[in-house]
Amino acid sequence: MTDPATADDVTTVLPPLSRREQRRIMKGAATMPTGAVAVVPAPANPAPVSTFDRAILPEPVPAAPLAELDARGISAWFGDHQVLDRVSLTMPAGVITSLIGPSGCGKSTFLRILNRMHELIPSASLAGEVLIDGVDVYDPARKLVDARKSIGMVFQKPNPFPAMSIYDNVLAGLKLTGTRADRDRKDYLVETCLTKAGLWKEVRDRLRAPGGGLSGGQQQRLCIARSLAVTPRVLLMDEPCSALDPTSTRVIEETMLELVNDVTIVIVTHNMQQAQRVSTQCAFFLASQGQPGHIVEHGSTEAMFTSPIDQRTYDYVNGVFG
Ligand SMILES: Nc1ncnc2c1ncn2[C@@H]1O[C@H](COP(=O)(O)OP(=O)(O)OP(=O)(O)O)[C@@H](O)[C@H]1O
Repeated sequence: MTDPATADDVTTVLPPLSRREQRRIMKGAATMPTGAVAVVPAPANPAPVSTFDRAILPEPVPAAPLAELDARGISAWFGDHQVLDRVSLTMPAGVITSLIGPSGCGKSTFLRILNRMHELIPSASLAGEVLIDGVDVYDPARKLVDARKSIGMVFQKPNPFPAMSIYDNVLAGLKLTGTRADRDRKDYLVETCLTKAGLWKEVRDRLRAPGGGLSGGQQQRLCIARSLAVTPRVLLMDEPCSALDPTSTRVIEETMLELVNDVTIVIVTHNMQQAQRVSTQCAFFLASQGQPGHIVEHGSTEAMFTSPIDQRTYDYVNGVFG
């Protein structure tokens, strides 16, 4: 599942931007720094024109409050093979946290534990706690579907339902979570979620076309829209751009930087430039010599890339090993 950045990846020529710079550029209030490839559109965003014929707009769905995710002492096993050892990490509300580290150190396993997908694997077990705003995600009294609803996930390979329409793909999560909505509400959700995922303008005239007919990058944004339809408080993204070209990657990154105002994001990435561009905080995972994975170091992305405390972090972020 590795996806190292390549020399011809246009994104590699971009210098890291501070979050304030990123936001200002996204809003068109600043320009890209010298030497950067300006791919962020600057014009003001006009309100999307709806293709739906409706006289009365439904009340906007209130955004779920931003949530902090807190993993405490997470250990994980597949059978008797331990793959994580007492990993603790706080993922603050409203920021993007990147999980970085070499292949096989347990990043994806950690991510799947955060929204209870690990337990779907028959041989899998775990120890520790995951709290969303202090509430235990693994509380036996809590329904599994509630955990998945509040902590959504986007996978490495875009996985829309290929024969299902774009419209129905966005709403697929509603059925799974037993959420009811009338026609106006559905229309509104489809438009809002596709807009947030940066896809509305490209698909608004073909909402009844199958999701499988979109490009890879569009499919990934459709999957993001599908995740957003159930108003998650946290969005987990497991190498969401590794199957995409640089342009689509950039669009997804822009989407993430917009979304983080509404939802806490945790991303697994092998692309160090991507981690620098999008995340505020980074955690470096490592599994040395057959040992289970653990966090060597975590902190602000800037500090992790410019002045890491641990030599292994320095070596990894500088490409000395991977
Ligand atoms: N379904 C599974 N059954 C058994 N072992 C598994 C399973 N999934 C992962 N593992 C093992 O768990 C360890 C951690 O894998 P994981 O995919 O979490 O690492 P990763 O850091 O995300 O790797 P990559 O960056 O390559 O995706 C590896 O040794 C892997 O072989």
